[in-house]
Amino acid sequence: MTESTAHTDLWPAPVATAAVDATVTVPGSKSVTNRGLVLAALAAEPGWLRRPLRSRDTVLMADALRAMGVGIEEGVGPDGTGEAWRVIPARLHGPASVDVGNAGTVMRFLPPVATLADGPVRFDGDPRSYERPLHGVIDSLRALGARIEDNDRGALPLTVHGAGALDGGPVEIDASSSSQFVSALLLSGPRFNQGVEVRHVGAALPSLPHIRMTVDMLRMAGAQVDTPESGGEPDVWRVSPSALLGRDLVVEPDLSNAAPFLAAALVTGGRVTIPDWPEHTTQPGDALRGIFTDMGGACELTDAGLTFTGTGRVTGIDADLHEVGELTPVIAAVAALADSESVLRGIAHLRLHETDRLAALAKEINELGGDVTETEDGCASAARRRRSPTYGDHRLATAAAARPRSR
Ligand SMILES: O=C(O)C1=C[C@@H](OP(=O)(O)O)[C@@H](O)[C@H](O)C1
Ligand SMILES: C=C(OP(=O)(O)O)C(=O)O
Repeated sequence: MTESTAHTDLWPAPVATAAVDATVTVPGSKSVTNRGLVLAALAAEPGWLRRPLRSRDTVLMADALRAMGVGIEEGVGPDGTGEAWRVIPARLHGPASVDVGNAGTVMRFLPPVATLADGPVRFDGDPRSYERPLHGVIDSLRALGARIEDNDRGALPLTVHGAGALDGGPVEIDASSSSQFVSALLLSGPRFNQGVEVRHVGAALPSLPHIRMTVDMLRMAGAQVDTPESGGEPDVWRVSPSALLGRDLVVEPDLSNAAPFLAAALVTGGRVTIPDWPEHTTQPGDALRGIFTDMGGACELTDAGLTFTGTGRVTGIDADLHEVGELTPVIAAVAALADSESVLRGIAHLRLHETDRLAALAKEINELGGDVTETEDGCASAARRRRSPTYGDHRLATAAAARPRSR
């Protein structure tokens, strides 16, 4: 999808006339695919990524790594089943140009990789990418020995003058605006001469499951990582210098992208099964099981996958989504159909995502008849209106009857 079509392509939202009953296979995780690509590109030997997500963000990541010399062949896997990408690491080089689009993972995970290239790597992207925070990555890399030209903006566009290696070592970073600053430094950390020790200083870090995902995937690739959870200091992550293994990685389904299908079961009183739902995962989407159960459904994890059943009655929730912010859009939409009020908290940083997600959700849901108010750190959604807004006036009732269901 190009940036212009992303804003102009309209498609008719499906309408359920009865309770849904479906099995929906969701595509691979974007976060796992893009971490997998980076780790495979930095490995000492070739590797495979099976069932990768093919999306704008992942294609941009693959193209960017190719521009720096990495071989990425798209095809079917070693056993002939399903899509698989072969990643063949190579000595990284500039000059290269990277289009980050509006992908947080590309704009944040790749500048550290570019410090390991021989030569300049220029980063540019969609207009919105210039507004998304990147200072944490730029300042940290400079403190670790990198040369970066950014016209003192602390944002895109920028050029990383790769020197083929980076000293690395300890660095302090305020990652309260995005957990991706921490993930970015950790992912390339094994390839820095002294590894890296990242100390977060500042307000609470969002999206901790995504940092756990980074740590888990680094460990699977053979890196040694010390974390607050493994007995280290709070808010400090340490990666030792080491070679990385080439892995044969099967990408989990994107559980956050299961949200609209689980929501369909919840609001229509139907049933949806998502195959291959992992028993253990670092994906934040796993939290949907608890959140949508609190909102009135029930779920069961079996060999067939996750089966979620709704009753058609939706209960409002008061939830702190700081750790699982990317689930907010669907939860907010479901909350607009609830019998009681909802408050979604801890998600001020969503104003800095692909768009200002809090403003966009309030505007779009309210245009469809909801009652959402932005708060300082999230949004509040009133209970669903039981009747059309007819003001007790029969002529307004005729207007409401003719209103479009959606745009
Ligand atoms: O590292 C990742 O893959 C992500 C981290 C989170 O970013 P923030 O910490 O910026 O919210 C999340 O919201 C985003 O959808 C994906
Ligand atoms: C915020 C997201 O993506 P990113 O920050 O990686 O662009 C997302 O996918 O919800």
